[in-house]
Amino acid sequence: MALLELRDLKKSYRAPDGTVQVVLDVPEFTLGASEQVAMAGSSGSGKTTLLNAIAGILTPDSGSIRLEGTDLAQLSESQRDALRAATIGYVFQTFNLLQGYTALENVTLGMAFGPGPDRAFASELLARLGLGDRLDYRPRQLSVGQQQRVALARALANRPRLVLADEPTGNLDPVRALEALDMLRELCGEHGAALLLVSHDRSILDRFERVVDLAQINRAAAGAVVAGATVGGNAS
Ligand SMILES: Nc1ncnc2c1ncn2[C@@H]1O[C@H](COP(=O)(O)OP(=O)(O)OP(=O)(O)O)[C@@H](O)[C@H]1O
Repeated sequence: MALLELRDLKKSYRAPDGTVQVVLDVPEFTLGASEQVAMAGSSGSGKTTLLNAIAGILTPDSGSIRLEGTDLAQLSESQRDALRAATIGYVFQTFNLLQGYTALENVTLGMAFGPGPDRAFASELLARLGLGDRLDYRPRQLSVGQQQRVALARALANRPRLVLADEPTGNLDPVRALEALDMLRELCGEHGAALLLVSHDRSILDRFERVVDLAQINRAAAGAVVAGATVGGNAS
């Protein structure tokens, strides 16, 4: 059984002028346990939309997303939240760190939704990422690269089986970007987590054995606009 299986996944948004833009129309995509895959796609091609749908943050219009065989559509919102906490670590494009909390607290707070706070493991992860002497620093007291590494530690804190990473190195200079990527891949490998990373940066994509071009698996790649059309439920 694949770790992640998408079938006939569709998502549209309603634009401010009322037209409907089909952003995702993905007949099939699968990811195996512990597999590391990069997904390429230009800006606006639907990468974040796809990751948010997989994470259960955004509800697709139709189709199925199976995580370890469980169809997210069959779950209530709270069940989806629980499954996400237990299964997925998410590195957001803009980090989403809590500014009022230290690096260590940013990592342990996320653990509250999983197996419970484990300061020792959180400290160990941060140390592995070169932040052992920055545990008590707040995000504003950290460089952008350090903030990014806190976000990586937070994504790994619950020992997820799937890490989703949205342009995780987009705010770093090329050298730091590759360093952070290598750390993320190494930690995922050690913890047996699969990695689905989206990027439009060729030097990042080239590090992966399997690179999937979103345009190749997405029939909506041309950004089909259905003038005046209405779509059920979730176009927003
Ligand atoms: N809530 C929304 N309402 C309407 N349109 C939206 C909404 N969210 C995203 N879109 C549109 O969907 C398309 C895909 O957006 P998405 O953020 O998934 O792209 P992306 O590939 O992650 O882009 P980037 O690489 O620039 O982050 C864009 O054209 C965007 O304008």
